Amino acid sequence: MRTPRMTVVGAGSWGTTIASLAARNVPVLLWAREPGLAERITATHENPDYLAGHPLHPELKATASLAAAADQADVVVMAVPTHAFRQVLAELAPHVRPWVPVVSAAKGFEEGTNKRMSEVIAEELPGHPAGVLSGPNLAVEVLTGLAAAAVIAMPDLSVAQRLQGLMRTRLFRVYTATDVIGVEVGGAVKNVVAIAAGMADGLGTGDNTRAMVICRGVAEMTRLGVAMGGNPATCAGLTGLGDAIATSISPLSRNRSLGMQIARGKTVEEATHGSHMVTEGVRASRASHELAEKLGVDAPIIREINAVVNEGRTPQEAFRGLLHVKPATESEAG
Ligand SMILES: NC(=O)C1=CN([C@@H]2O[C@H](COP(=O)(O)OP(=O)(O)OC[C@H]3O[C@@H](n4cnc5c(N)ncnc54)[C@H](OP(=O)(O)O)[C@@H]3O)[C@@H](O)[C@H]2O)C=CC1
Ligand SMILES: O=C(CO)COP(=O)(O)O
Repeated sequence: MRTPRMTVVGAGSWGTTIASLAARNVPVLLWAREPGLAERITATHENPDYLAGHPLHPELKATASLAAAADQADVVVMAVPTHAFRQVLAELAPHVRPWVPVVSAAKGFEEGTNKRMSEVIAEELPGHPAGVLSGPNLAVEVLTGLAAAAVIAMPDLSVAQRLQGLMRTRLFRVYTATDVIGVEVGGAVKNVVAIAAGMADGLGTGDNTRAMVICRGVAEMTRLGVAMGGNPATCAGLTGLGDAIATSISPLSRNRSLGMQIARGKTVEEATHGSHMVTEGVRASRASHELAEKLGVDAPIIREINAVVNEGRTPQEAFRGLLHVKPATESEAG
């Protein structure tokens, strides 16, 4: 049997990192939107736009042709942000061979529909196994070889096990799971939690506050995940609590950084202006809030963060709003 080939779609920080890592195991083709960037990656083994100064695997090749990227793929990993996910997938779809698994590496819901990315995959590529790769995986840390772990969740465990072998390296441990919903909800909501934690840091609160924000944020994530059909244990693992911790404490996190800047008086537009990088938590707060409302899930942190980033509430007002949470037992509290 020939070695399976992987295609990674999206040459931002995370797509480039996954592609470089997997290139140790199998032939990988990385799709970049800009032909110039694709040529640079293939020729110089570096992505100057997103990961300057970090050498990539010498065997990694890139292309700007979606047809070429999809044509030979035995697995497709989608690493474009949620706002571009469906459109890129629709363009890719005619070129993907039947039954090839498609894995989302994005963290968020689709704007407008609030669908999970694996649902978008199922709609655009019906019949293909659709799943998700997620975890506490700040791209630069993973690329530079600092030990990390992720979860690949597919509805069929045997497919997840096959993909696990393509992605894992000595320092990047990949676990398998079948709870696609729980993993996807965790990846989206942790971005909202990270904005909240950054906001708390920016307001000058302490480590106790940060721990409270993370734990209560994960409680909201868990309630929402369960209401959507996920397993509560998933939210306590790498892709829920684990990622909420990494993103809420790391200076590398764009979501945490956004929260800090808002707390220091910037608007979302001012805080993100000039950055070509994606901050998924802005869209994820609106979607998570709408999903929580629709499903009758108590989610005060998500509600307040959405009010700040999408509706003009100030961080101080949001903080005061959270002080009015009703007394309750820890397991039922908002
Ligand atoms: N960075 C990280 O540490 C991690 C990120 N993630 C998730 O991965 C996803 C991608 O994030 P990340 O790689 O960090 O993002 P970056 O901001 O680093 O890069 C964004 C990528 O998406 C491409 N892109 C943006 N808009 C479009 C569009 N309309 N059509 C086609 N391509 C587009 C960009 O192409 P171009 O350069 O041409 O604009 C670029 O390749 C997000 O959902 C994120 O939450 C998950 C784990 C870790
Ligand atoms: O998802 C991530 C780490 O797991 C990246 O987080 P940011 O998008 O906040 O940088």
